[in-house]
Amino acid sequence: MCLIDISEPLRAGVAGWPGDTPFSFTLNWTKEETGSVNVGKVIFSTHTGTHIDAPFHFDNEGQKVHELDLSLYVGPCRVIHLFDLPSIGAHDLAKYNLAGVERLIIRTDSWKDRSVFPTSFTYIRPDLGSYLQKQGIRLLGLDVPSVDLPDSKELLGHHSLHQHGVHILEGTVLYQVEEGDYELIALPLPIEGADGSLVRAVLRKI
Ligand SMILES: Nc1ccccc1C(=O)C[C@H](N)C(=O)O
Ligand SMILES: [Zn+2]
Ligand SMILES: [Zn+2]
Repeated sequence: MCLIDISEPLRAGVAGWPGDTPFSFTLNWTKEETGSVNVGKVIFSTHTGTHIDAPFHFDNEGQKVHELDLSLYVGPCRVIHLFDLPSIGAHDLAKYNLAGVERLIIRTDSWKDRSVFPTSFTYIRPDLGSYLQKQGIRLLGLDVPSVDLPDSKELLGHHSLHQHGVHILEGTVLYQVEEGDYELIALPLPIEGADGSLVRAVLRKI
């Protein structure tokens, strides 16, 4: 069984959203202290590294993480390459036959240095949501920290996807991933009430 890990390693200093909670893992208790076991403690923003957005992230009425349909995050998935475009809209996908695809991951390679938060990256144009819905796509994954640019307040990309029933996976690591069909597993943690969750995302070639 050959799994391709497309998750960002979680360590102190992992590039996070500017101003958001820095990731930390510490040993809260050592084996010497407890006499039996090491016990860790993690602190993280729900949007650290490779993560999914629940609609509640950008819509107060939207679903929270524990309300999401897990079948979104497990199953067949198409990976395509669209390198170095400033943005992606319906026009950019017209050349692909996405019939039968429910989960689409786009490798943009637009986040060049994963050790720092990017100043710009490929974002999603507002006409993409309805196009993906027409193709039957329910999950869109990208190798960038957001589907909208960091200074956006309207979040047109997020809302366009959400209005058309397309869920969002952000921050995947795809440098080694070729175009093709895979099985995706990227399950959120069952954090009640949450707006997003880290995931361990893997692909398996099919
Ligand atoms: N942590 C944040 C703090 C403030 C504003 C945005 C973020 C995000 O993480 C955005 C994001 N990853 C997104 O879902 O587009
Ligand atoms: Zn997010
Ligand atoms: Zn997002």
